[in-house]
Amino acid sequence: MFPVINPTQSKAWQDLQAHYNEIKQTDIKSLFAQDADRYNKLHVQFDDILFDYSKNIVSAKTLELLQRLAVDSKVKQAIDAMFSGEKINQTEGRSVLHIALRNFSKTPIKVDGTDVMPSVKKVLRKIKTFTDKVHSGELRGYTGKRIKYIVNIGIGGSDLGPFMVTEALKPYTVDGIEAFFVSNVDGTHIAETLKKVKPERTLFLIASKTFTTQETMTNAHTARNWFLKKAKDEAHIAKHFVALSTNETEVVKFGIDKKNMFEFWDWVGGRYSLWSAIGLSIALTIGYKNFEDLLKGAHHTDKHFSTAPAEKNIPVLMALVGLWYTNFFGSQTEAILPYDQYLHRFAAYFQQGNMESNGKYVDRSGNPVSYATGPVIWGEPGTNGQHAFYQLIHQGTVLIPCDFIAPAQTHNPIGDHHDKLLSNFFAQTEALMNGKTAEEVKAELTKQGLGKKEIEKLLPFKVFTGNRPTNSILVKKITPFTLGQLIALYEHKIFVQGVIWNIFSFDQWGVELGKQLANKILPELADKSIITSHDASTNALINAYKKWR
Ligand SMILES: O=P(O)(O)OC[C@H]1O[C@@](O)(CO)[C@@H](O)[C@@H]1O
Repeated sequence: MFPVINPTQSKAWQDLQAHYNEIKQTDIKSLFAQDADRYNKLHVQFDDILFDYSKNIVSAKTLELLQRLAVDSKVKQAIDAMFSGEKINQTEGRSVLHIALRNFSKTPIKVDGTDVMPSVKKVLRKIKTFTDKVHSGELRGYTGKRIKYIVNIGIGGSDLGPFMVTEALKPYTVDGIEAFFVSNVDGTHIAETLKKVKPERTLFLIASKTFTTQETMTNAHTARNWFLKKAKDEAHIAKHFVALSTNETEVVKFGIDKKNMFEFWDWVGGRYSLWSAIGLSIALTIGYKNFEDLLKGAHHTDKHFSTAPAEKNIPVLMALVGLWYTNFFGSQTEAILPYDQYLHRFAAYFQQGNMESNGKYVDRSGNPVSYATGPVIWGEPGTNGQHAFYQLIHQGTVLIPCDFIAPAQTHNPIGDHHDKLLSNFFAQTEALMNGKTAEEVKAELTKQGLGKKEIEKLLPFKVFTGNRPTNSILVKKITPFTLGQLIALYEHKIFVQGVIWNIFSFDQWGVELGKQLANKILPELADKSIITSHDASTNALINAYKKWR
């Protein structure tokens, strides 16, 4: 049974509060000085992924108390509940089974007594067959030309995952295939995309779990009209539009034949759906075998997560260390900093994954929480971030725990680029930990020949406090398999934090109000009338828009 426990009532939480007062001024570098074996104790090697959490403000006692919090919060029981298909998404009455989408074990996974694996495998076979036929040229456009352009039309979980993955695995793109992702209802997005593709060679994937999302359906109809303007005959739609959805009724209503629908199920959360039919754009872009390797990597992490002992369980450690800063140091954001240009959408993906899961202020009993929950997730690839926001990370007044991620091997070995990239990757976490003392600054400025007065003036601005915590994740190479592993590590970190925060991580009621109000305002924009139905600001803004447009 999924536990319902207020974390602040656990003794571990109270002990952590006391421990925080002891350790909050401790220097990470002093922890290294006290224990030559610190790194060895505080890293986990997970095949080709090295997770180093030693540059954190944690002692052995901290970790013992955090692990005790996980036990008090019955994290293990919660993991078992999710994996067994229990309906842990209680406000929507659904199981949470993205792990079933990548379940390569022989273990059945049941929802309402029915093993879902035969249906999952049937859709995977359909994805493989379809993908292979598009790539072989067996499936062609209405003029007989091969499909070259894949346009995924979706938003949120129906966009961010496939886009992030196809960018991250760009080196694996199949010859002759170009993928595009349209998500925003801003006409610019689809207009700029349609300039780059030819109707007779384009396959549109209408990706929407509900098949009712305003942005996606608007873009889908625009794409359909654009296509028919050239193709004329509606019969050609069947060769150029497929649907990825749980909602067959709405798919058929749109005019896509249900044989061109790749289904998934309500126990797949949108932000956890890239492993499902939503991943068709991934398979079409990098090939089915690579898509399957992505799934296998995630499955490998699922096994690690459900079997590794807590002190060697990476998602549990990521979750506990993150929670330590959120709930005891008061940090409010977390930065994900991939030193890999192909991973440029990785942080954006987990903005939805993390913030839509744990951005909750009500606990599982329906009461407002008395503690912090989900952090703001942000980040950009290194080294670009160093020239944008690292000033604040190094010398700002807010604590920002950072995850630094880098591949040891690049897909583009040019000159000394990769060594330079990685030297920055290593240097930044070292600098954030060690900082630079006044004595070191003085020595440096003296060596540069500055006089005593000048040094005194500059000194305060050039000191780095250091002691700014980071995790380092070094991946041997970003491949479909290791990317699958990495994504799943973060998914399960989010799950563990939601369990301990005693919140429901798999619904997203917070996205509804804005949509409801937008649907009320939309008809008010249809004519030239002056609007007075809102507050003065909203009325004024709407009326200014109507005057200017
Ligand atoms: O896949 P769909 O049903 O079109 O939903 C798209 C996105 O919209 C949401 O904001 C829910 O409304 C995200 O949770 C979801 O991923």
